[in-house]
Amino acid sequence: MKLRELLEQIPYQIIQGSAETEVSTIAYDSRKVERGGLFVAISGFQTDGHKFIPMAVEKGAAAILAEHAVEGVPENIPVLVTENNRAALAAAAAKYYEDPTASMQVMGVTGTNGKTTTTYLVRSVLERIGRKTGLVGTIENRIGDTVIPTERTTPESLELQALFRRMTEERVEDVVMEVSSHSLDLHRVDGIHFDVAVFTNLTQDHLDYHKTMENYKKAKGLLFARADKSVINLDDEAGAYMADCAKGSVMTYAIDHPADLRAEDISITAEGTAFTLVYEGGRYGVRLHTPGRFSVYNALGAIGACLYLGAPMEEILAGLAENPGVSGRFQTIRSKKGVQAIVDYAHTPDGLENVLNTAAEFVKGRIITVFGCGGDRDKTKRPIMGRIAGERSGYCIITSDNPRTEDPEQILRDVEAGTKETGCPYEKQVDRRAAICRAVDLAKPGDVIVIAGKGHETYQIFPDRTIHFDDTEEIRKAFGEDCL
Ligand SMILES: CC(=O)N[C@H]1[C@@H](OP(=O)(O)OP(=O)(O)OC[C@H]2O[C@@H](n3ccc(=O)[nH]c3=O)[C@H](O)[C@@H]2O)O[C@H](CO)[C@@H](O)[C@@H]1O[C@H](C)C(=O)N[C@@H](C)C(=O)N[C@H](CCC(=O)O)C(=O)O
Ligand SMILES: Nc1ncnc2c1ncn2[C@@H]1O[C@H](COP(=O)(O)OP(=O)(O)OP(=O)(O)O)[C@@H](O)[C@H]1O
Ligand SMILES: N[C@H](CCC[C@H](N)C(=O)O)C(=O)O
Ligand SMILES: [Mg+2]
Repeated sequence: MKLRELLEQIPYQIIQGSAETEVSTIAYDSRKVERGGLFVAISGFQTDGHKFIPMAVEKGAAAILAEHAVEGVPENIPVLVTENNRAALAAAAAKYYEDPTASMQVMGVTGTNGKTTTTYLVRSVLERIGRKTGLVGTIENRIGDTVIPTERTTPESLELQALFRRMTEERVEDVVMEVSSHSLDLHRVDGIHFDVAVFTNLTQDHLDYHKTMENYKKAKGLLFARADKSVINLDDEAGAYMADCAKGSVMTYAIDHPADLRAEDISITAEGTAFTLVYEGGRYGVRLHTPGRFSVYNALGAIGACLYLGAPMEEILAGLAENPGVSGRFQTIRSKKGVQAIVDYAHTPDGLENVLNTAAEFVKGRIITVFGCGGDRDKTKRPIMGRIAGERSGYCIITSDNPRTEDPEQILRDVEAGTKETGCPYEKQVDRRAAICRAVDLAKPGDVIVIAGKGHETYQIFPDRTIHFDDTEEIRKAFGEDCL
């Protein structure tokens, strides 16, 4: 394809050469440049892609897209400049892969918590009505039943568009995807036509990246400014802002405020949740396999999205009732002696609060919470999560999450600062496996062990290595023969 065609949607300046040059592939990482390809140099947080232009040239790049004039590029290789190469990459990738999202219905979910869960709920309904569905998210990407492993919640634009292209080739009709705030801020999703956008909630996370909650909120708002239709949680303080950002029609949902979709008569048990949905004068019974008020919110958002995507109400309700729950989201493992363990991905203050409040609704004995915080992520959430756990547990075991490049013991101390204030008895155990075993030793019949933070993850990242680690495997091993 000609450079001119690839960059049709983006203003650029030609520094040398011609935009009529043909390029065969696109790469934003010099190590992946192919002969005849376009190298897009991105000024990053860790390093500057412009430094790798010589490497790209050496590997046979046919053209360079830069963010400022660069010297030393051989004359026969065109150099073009745009103001923002992440945005340019997204536009070029969409063009290169023939704009795949234009021919599918795309639903994007954003919010601090509940994105993964909402996508799986919507997918259950769409598959039930026979629509071939693509999924993009934290746990995995999927095309129908084919699983494609992923490293990130929302991949870079080039990988996303390639995935969408594969989806159109495999006749996917609808895509459900998580849209992280990073991806909105970093233009990863710029080339996507969103038919429906869902807002779950906005609470503290990712302040290492966004610095302020205001910036974080603005990043999320970008999705609604782009989508044709928006489904918005009005019980969340930021809901009104997202509705103001919305470009197209808005369907609202809430429990505590007037809204288009409302939940009443909520009943929560250890096995699940039931409520009455009130919508356009009708009342419908909804049943879910996950317990908790937060599950009601996720269901309301999913129902709104499904209605906008054209699913009939009875199929939506049947699809939600059928969904077995998502791996590592309030996943229950029981022991014969009557201890219930809950493996959950709560890794934010709000997520942890919701999960512990839900467990409190049915626990007969005490709650023993095993949790920690990830390294190289928002440090300010650590003592807050420590306090939330202390206030809601009978006993806390503070342990490692993914330490990444940080000192694990220091992360535990950061969390401890919050737990200590609450007066809740606690201990620190840096080894997560030992922490889970300790919780099982302490637990008596009727107790609930909440193991929070890693959910579906099957690894643990240390400064010097990544090991296999799976909370559900560990709790089963710790229960041993006692495991049901
Ligand atoms: C903070 C963040 O999102 N950073 C992303 C950003 O990295 P960066 O700007 O630091 O990149 P860099 O390392 O400085 O490199 C700059 C450029 O030089 C290039 N390069 C680099 C080395 C080389 O030899 N040659 C070369 O060309 C790189 O490919 C890049 O294009 O651009 C990179 C290229 O797309 C991303 O890989 C990287 O994601 C990193 C790995 C990351 O961890 N992101 C996380 C925080 C993230 O995005 N998380 C959200 C989850 C949130 C949630 O679920 O709530 C997500 O959507 O997954
Ligand atoms: N609507 C909600 N409100 C608050 N907490 C929630 C909600 N839904 C789920 N949670 C909590 O957040 C955790 C993560 O849920 P989920 O994976 O669906 O969120 P996510 O937004 O995809 O997270 P991530 O940003 O890591 O991808 C759950 O394990 C649960 O503890
Ligand atoms: N999407 C989140 C996931 C955090 C999961 C937790 N286990 C951790 O490693 O901090 C993030 O990347 O911040
Ligand atoms: Mg997710």
